[in-house]
Amino acid sequence: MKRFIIGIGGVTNGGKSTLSRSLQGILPNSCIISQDSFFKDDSVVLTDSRGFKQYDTLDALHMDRMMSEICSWQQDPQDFMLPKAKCFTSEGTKVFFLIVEGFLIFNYGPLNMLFDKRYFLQIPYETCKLRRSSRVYMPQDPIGYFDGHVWPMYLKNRKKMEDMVHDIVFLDGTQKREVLLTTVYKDIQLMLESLQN
Ligand SMILES: Nc1ncnc2c1ncn2[C@@H]1O[C@H](COP(=O)(O)OP(=O)(O)O)[C@@H](O)[C@H]1O
Ligand SMILES: O=C(O)c1ccc[n+]([C@@H]2O[C@H](COP(=O)([O-])O)[C@@H](O)[C@H]2O)c1
Repeated sequence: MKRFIIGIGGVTNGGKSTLSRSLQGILPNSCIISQDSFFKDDSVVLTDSRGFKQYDTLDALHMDRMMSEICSWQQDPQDFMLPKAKCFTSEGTKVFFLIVEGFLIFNYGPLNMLFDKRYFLQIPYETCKLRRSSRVYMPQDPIGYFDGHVWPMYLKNRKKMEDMVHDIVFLDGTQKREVLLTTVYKDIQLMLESLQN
């Protein structure tokens, strides 16, 4: 049995969930774990002096719980996926993929070290602000949140990530969805081929 963990990171609204879902549709024996599912309850997320909840930090996430879920997949990917799911084999070997997607997946060392491939979706400030404005979070973004918290934290977290991690494939999230999917899919195929040689 072979197991691969693919990281789809990137800025908020960069297209991580969209790309991950499409990838899951074409990668055999694959499933997704989303960092968004591990936000702490609003009542325990810190607030700054301007009243902005500090959501865009690792402290706002139950990373321990996320790591446990990834560990369950590592222990038994078939069971994790769907106990009765049909398993595809490649040259007699079962190959399983875990797609981990989220905005801070490469900033958390213990998680970052698990990835076989790392992709990072980036989009310009204006595109990001526009996409974010049509998305509803719980709790909703207060007025000024994007410029006061989200974007400055993105720049800060990205700098830390780039200081720590060097083998990231950066993707232009303004490209068409199909182009992004093909790029990533081909790159994963190349990785698999290089491992066979
Ligand atoms: N390649 C793309 N081009 C244009 N819009 C996109 C693209 N990928 C995603 N979107 C749109 O951008 C928004 C955020 O996408 P989503 O995948 O939820 O981002 P993320 O998971 O990174 O926050 C959604 O409205 C989605 O339909
Ligand atoms: O999902 C939640 O509980 C939640 C609550 C408040 C805010 N968020 C926002 O979720 C963003 C990260 O998710 P995403 O999908 O936009 O990359 C981050 O920018 C947070 O500000 C998310």
